[in-house]
Formats: sequence, structure tokens, C-alpha cells
Amino acid sequence: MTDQHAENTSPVVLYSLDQFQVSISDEVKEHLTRPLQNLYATREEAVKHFQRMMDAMKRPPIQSVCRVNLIQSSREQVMEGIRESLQKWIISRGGDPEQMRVRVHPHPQLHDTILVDVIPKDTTATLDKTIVPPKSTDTTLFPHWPTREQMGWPMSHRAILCDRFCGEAVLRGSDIFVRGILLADVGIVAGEVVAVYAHLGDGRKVARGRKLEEYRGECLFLGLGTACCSRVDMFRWESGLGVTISPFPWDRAGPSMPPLSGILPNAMMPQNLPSIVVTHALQPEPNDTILDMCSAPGGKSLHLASWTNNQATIVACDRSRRKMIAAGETFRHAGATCITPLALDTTSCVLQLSQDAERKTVQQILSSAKPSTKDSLLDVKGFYPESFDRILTWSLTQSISGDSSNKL
Ligand SMILES: C[S@@+](CC[C@H](N)C(=O)[O-])C[C@H]1O[C@@H](n2cnc3c(N)ncnc32)[C@H](O)[C@@H]1O
Repeated sequence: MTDQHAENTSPVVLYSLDQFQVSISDEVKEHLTRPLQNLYATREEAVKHFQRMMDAMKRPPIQSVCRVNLIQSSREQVMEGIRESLQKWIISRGGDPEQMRVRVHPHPQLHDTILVDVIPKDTTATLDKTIVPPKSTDTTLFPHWPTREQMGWPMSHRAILCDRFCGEAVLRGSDIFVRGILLADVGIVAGEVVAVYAHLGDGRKVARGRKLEEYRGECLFLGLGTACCSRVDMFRWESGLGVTISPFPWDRAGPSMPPLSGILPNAMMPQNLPSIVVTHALQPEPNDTILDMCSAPGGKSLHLASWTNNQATIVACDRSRRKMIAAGETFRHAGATCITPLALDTTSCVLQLSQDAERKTVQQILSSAKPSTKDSLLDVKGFYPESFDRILTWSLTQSISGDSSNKL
């Protein structure tokens, strides 16, 4: 973590986005800095370049990216739908569309991709540098917690703490769902403006629903939000929105990002650019037989179906049955009829060719497989070597990229 707070002895450490640093070991730092030295005359300059990269890593990109499902819609229709939804979002949060301009534009190279950003008129006053909301002190909110101010917590607002995964989503524009909330100040009611923090450690180690007083750890200030329900409901509900995040730059850390989940759910999907370029690089053809070896939650499989307009045979595998059942639902809603979801460990899915056995094609294997009575996923054990025209693998899983995919 950062050095700035090395001398802080409080059991709670709050960071602003500016103070926060992504930390990596010296060995990894050295390894990553070495190639940069070829670009510069001095090592010092290479180190500075590396530091700029580390600073960029903690900030979300200033644009959101969406991919259109061309099976269901056109890029123009989706762009219009996003514009309308985001205008409504700004107005519903009490904003003025003149002050917060939403730009929805086509990606200049990728024909099925849309870029979205919000350009506020005043971008100077963000909360990047602070650990509490810039409001006057109001100690009366916390008469029973004398050490609150010393611990660094805001005195002007009650606070909630979400998990790290949720905090990353907030920085990219998401609101907070109740299951992402770890702790909250006692007394929060629906409609109350609250200070939002993200826990930087492992959320599973924080006892969810305990009082904020009991929290010990490091967290990042994200800005202000409005509670959608009381504290009691935050920890009682199984699902639903817990806190909506202010869209205004003066109320939040990081850039003003719009919430895109739930907008035109089957016609488009928010997806990162590196994921989108995979299918553009693969250039699948209609009638191709394609294997996605690590498919869940299914974003790239869906892209393949959209690209080929449902004309390919796509086998989407994941070793997690639970994830593949959910992905199957997503495929169905998106109208991606050419995808067959399978629960399969793709490190051991190459069938051996024996002399007497008939070598079945992928289509033959799929059409003769029996669906499970429990979840209707097909019971398929694997495929014969050289069955696929194109294969998507997940390079992080060495055994997958290096073993089965060479054969299939
Ligand atoms: C990063 S996700 C893949 C994201 C997906 N390609 C997409 O674009 O939506 C990695 C997935 O690989 C799956 N996985 C890891 N090892 C696997 C294996 N041996 N066989 C099949 N799936 C595996 C995990 O269960 C996880 O769901």
C-alpha cells in the first residue's frame, strides 16, 4: 500500500484515490521496468514512465465501451437507446443535461462497438484528493462514538463500506447492490446521502453487517451516494440496489462514468476493449465450428454468435457447471441460438481415437448427447482431435492453452 500512511497508527486507514497506489513487489517492478529502459536515455526516465503506468492502473478508463449484439439490434439503435437512458439517468439524479453532456459515439475501427463518456462542464472539483466529503463537521450524528473523528471517518455523513470488487465497479460507473455492502453506519435510512468507501483487502475477512466502529483495515474513499434502503434492509435483502452513486464530478472520486448495466440488456453488453478485439482478431466465418474453452460468463462466445449472425456452431465450455447454467440463460435471452453451453473441463476433453470407434464430428456429438434432467446441459465428454476451425482459450491457464487446444 502507500507510504503516505506508514506512520499512521490508527487501526483504520483511509486513502484518497490520489494517495492510493497499486503495490507490487520490487522484483516484479524491476522486471517490468527493464524493457522500458530501451526507450529512454536514463534509467530515471524509465522509472518515471513505469510510475505513470502504475498511476494509470488505479484509475478507470475515461470512456466506457459497449458491444452491440447484432443478432438483436443495429449499432445506431443501440446508440440511440443508450443516449435516451443516460439523459434520463442525469435528470433522475437531479442533474442538468446541459451541465453533464453524455457522448455516445461509434468506435472508429470496430464496427460493432460503442464508446460512451460523460463530459461535465466543470471537471475541476472532484474528490480525488480527499478521504472525507468536504462538508462542515456535524458531531451530533455520532454522539456515542467519541473516537470516530480521530479514526478519520467523516463527521458530516454516515458511511458505508463496500467490497473491493464492488468498489472497482463504482469507479467504472456502477451503483452499489446490497450484496456488495460489507458494513454501514447505524441509523442509515432510505434517501440519506452517505459517504462511500471500498475495503481494499479481502472482503471475506470482514464480518458483513457488523457496526462500522468494529472495522479494522484499509479503505478508499469513492465519494457520495444515496441510500436506497435502510441499513437493516442492506443486510436483510438478498438482492437489489443499496446505494446509488452521485453522477456529479464534485461528489465523486475518479471520472464521471455512467451506469450501463441493465440498459438494453439483450441488445448490447458493456465489455472491455481487449475482450472485444478477440473476436475481431479471430475473424470467424459463418459455418465455422468454434470452441470457447473458458467461456463463462460468456461475453466472447456471445460476440462470436453476433459476428457470425448465428451461422456458426459455437461450443461454449466452462468447468463450472453453475456458471455455465447462468451463461446458457444469457445466450438464450440474447437470441444466440448457435451456442451450445457445456460444463466441461477443457484440460481433459480430447477424446482418444480408437480403431473401431467412429470419429464423430462436433455436430454429431452434440446432436446425439443427452440433456441432463436437472439443468438440461448436454452430457458431452469431449471432442476428437482437429474438430474445430477456431479455438478461444484463456492464456492464463497454461495447461489449457498449451495442451488440449493444440490437439482440438
Ligand atoms: C476470465 S473467465 C473467462 C471469461 C470469458 N472468456 C468471457 O469472455 O466472458 C475464466 C473462466 O475460465 C474457467 N476455467 C478455468 N479453468 C478451466 C478449465 N480447465 N476448463 C474449463 N474452464 C475453465 C473458469 O471457471 C472461468 O469461468
